[in-house]
Amino acid sequence: GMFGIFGGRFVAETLMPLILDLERHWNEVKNDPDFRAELTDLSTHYAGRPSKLYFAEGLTKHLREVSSAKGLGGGAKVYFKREDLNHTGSHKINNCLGQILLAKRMGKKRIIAETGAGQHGVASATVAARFGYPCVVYMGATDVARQSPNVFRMKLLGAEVRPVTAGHGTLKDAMNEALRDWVTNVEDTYYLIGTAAGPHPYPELVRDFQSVIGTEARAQILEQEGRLPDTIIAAVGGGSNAIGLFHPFLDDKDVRIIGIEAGGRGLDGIEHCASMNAGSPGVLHGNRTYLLQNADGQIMDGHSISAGLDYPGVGPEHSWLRDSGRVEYVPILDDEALEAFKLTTRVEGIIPALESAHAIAHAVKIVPAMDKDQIVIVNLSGRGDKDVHTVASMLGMEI
Ligand SMILES: Cc1ncc(COP(=O)(O)O)c(/C=N/[C@@H](Cc2c[nH]c3ccccc23)C(=O)O)c1O
Repeated sequence: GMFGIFGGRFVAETLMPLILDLERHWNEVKNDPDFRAELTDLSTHYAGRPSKLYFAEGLTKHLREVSSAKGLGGGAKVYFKREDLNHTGSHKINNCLGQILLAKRMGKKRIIAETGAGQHGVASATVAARFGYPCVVYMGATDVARQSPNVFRMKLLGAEVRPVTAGHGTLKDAMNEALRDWVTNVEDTYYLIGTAAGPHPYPELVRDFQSVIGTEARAQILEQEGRLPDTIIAAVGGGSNAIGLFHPFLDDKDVRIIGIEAGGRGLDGIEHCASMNAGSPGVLHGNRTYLLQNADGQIMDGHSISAGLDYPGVGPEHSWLRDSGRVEYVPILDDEALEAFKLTTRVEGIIPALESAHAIAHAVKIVPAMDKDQIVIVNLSGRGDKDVHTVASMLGMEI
């Protein structure tokens, strides 16, 4: 499974039989009508699909005012793809439903996962509860502190949350621990990876499960506007919500596709997670991809205000799309995301996840210079309930 020079399967020998077993089952199910029917049924009646394509009238009006204030007289129509309204509050459920059915088919007895924002952890704990599996979620200690509402949800759902204190205590460290657990429990354990990264076939199967986002959005915009969007935008942590929205549009050459990286406190320092803007190709977590490494090849910790983007790597398909030029990847700073978080809450009555706020922040930047009849779709990948404490303390608000 290669995406140009990216992707592949760089794993310890002990993991190979497991990965090959996963690949065999994945190749079986991906064209199995019964598997697809069961997944579609759960996506519909359990996760609540299709998610709405909502015309963000408040934000559109606001950006038109900004545009006229600049004497531009423009401002495109902004649509939100409402993955925040899925069961558990983000796009993560799409991937978890697909993978739990795979785990069941493989006869596994135990689920493990990694998480940073806690959204994938909650979605994993949710499908584990629904299908009766014990579930262990590895979560960096830093993220346990900043996404506490999700930690409670995971525990309520019956999952064991294992704080990871190694390194920076964020996603990279959590993923390292999950992989270690997997290697020591090869027989009974299914590793439910949370993004479109990792050794082949994970990037492909996660992209497959998430591409329902773009497939729906493409049909919905044609139905609601009678034509394709001019631009589609999504935040990129490991890259699953973004590749899910982008993949069905890749052959629509007139659709501009923009992935947003965590610019953190700026790319001139090391406090960011802009792997494709400021990184270089290397191997991490079983795949070759763009990542942040120092001169000695040590993987950097990185930084982002949002736990779900706080990862110094990226899924290999995005690395390939970057180098092919089909997708533009631009950084958005912590502060820009925070402003978009506040603006969206105020003008739309929607509290977005800080990760999603990065994508909205880029729309805020480019929409005023666009024409009124142009169309932009932003992936609202998740809701911001998990972030309210963090944002409140940053804004000096009393709870
Ligand atoms: C609401 C929301 N939007 C966007 C993202 C960005 O992730 P992606 O680019 O895959 O769409 C996340 C990440 N949430 C996961 C992120 C994650 C899980 N495992 C990972 C491995 C590597 C990188 C990121 C993750 C979490 O639970 O922390 C999220 O919770």
